[in-house]
Amino acid sequence: MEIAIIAHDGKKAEMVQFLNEHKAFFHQDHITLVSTGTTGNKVEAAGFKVKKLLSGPLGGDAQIAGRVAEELCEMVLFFRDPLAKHPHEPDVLMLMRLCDVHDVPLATNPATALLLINGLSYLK
Ligand SMILES: O=C(CO)COP(=O)(O)O
Repeated sequence: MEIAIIAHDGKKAEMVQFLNEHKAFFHQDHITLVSTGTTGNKVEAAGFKVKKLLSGPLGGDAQIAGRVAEELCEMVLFFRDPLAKHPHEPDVLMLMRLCDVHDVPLATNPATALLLINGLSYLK
């Protein structure tokens, strides 16, 4: 199962903390992580294997949106910073819209992400 990991700059530390707190889940063989560029660098530095795409402002969100549309990516964890402005906001909206179009679970904060990964563990 491919899970996209994305975090705005103000939320990258929270994302790494979330991954570390749930290592047992994210290190499972059937879980593949894909990420926007800068988030991916942090995730990799924390010891996770991740496929890194472009940085968000350079098209990384759009690439992940494409993977959602092609049904390659089955879950998106996107910790957004609601207090900052982002030049690539249209790409962010496109990604969230395509999650809704394709009924792909999308968590935009750690509390929801926790419910999603617990839900998956429960379904297994
Ligand atoms: O901007 C982002 C999400 O919109 C994240 O991109 P980076 O991981 O490259 O910082």
